Amino acid sequence: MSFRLQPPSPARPNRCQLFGPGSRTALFEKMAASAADVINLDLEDSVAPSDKDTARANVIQATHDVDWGNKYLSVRINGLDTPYWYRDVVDLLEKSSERLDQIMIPKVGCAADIYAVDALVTAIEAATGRTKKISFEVIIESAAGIAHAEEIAASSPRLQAMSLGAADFAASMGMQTTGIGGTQENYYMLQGGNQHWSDPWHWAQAKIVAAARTHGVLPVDGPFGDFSDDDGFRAQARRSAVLGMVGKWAIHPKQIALANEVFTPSDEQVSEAREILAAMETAKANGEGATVYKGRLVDIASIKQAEVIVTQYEMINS
Ligand SMILES: CC(C)(COP(=O)(O)OP(=O)(O)OC[C@H]1O[C@@H](n2cnc3c(N)ncnc32)[C@H](O)[C@@H]1OP(=O)(O)O)[C@@H](O)C(=O)NCCC(=O)NCCSC(=O)C[C@H](O)C(=O)O
Ligand SMILES: [Mg+2]
Repeated sequence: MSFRLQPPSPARPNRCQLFGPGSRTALFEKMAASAADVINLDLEDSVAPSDKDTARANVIQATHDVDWGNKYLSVRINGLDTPYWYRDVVDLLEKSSERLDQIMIPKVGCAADIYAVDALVTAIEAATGRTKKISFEVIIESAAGIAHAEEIAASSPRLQAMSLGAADFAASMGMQTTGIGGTQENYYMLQGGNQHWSDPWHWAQAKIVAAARTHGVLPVDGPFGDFSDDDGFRAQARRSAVLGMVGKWAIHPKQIALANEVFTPSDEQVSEAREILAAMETAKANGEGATVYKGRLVDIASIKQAEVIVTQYEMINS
């Protein structure tokens, strides 16, 4: 173990982030009543340029009027390459209620992007006397973003979560696909004449998980575009969960239950984790650092693995 211990990530459930355009106010109450842990009201790519001002005003009003319950409330601002983002930040910080928890910064390319937003947010918080410090989440969705994922993860104490945005990421990388996440027809190996599909998102996800975990940030899987494909969503989400991601976006309400199902440890996983912890307690009492559980090795590292599952389960159910 390094002398520097890995910092813990924020202890709040983040299994599903439900998105809705800031221009579709009719969705807000439905989003608030949903089973998503995080709500993302969007001012960016789901809002037409002609609707940007209206959407911003809608979202600010909704921080006052809508009962968001215990949801973590996040607003996605426009990218730093647009003329909209500074007004998004200024108006959100000056006019939103204290119910606003977080700002999502899209298309982040380097740590300085976060520095710029942090400087503006910090000044407005001080000037207006907002009592709740706004947190940040970022989307890694460009070649620059993935190249600089680690410095971005380290960029601000406000940063709580880092998502992969598969659509913009694919475009920025020049990937030959129009799919948003999931299996890509042409990404396969051939063996004995048989095709075996591989996962083109895997390396970027792994890089995001490592960067985020190093700096105590929650790694999150972004959108799965084909909301008629439940099995495809589930398969993508399961791969993300195994890699260490804590949740996934929903771009349609039918994806919420799927995300919650995958990112909530199952009763079987929790029972097995607790049995491993009990087996290691017995081993410790016998002066052993390793023992056998169901015919396989468990040792001190297994305690940490089991604790990931138990802690996640207890946090979700607390
Ligand atoms: C995708 C949608 C445009 C579909 O909307 P719609 O045609 O209204 O869907 P349905 O008729 O199937 O809706 C069924 C009922 O569910 C309600 N509904 C729909 N969407 C939502 C929602 N987001 N939250 C809550 N409730 C919702 C409908 O009102 C219907 O209700 P009822 O009539 O009472 O039965 C739409 O879902 C949508 O706009 N989704 C979000 C799009 C979005 O925010 N996109 C941005 C995130 S993804 C992205 O940006 C890419 C990323 O950055 C990257 O680069 O990868
Ligand atoms: Mg995007």
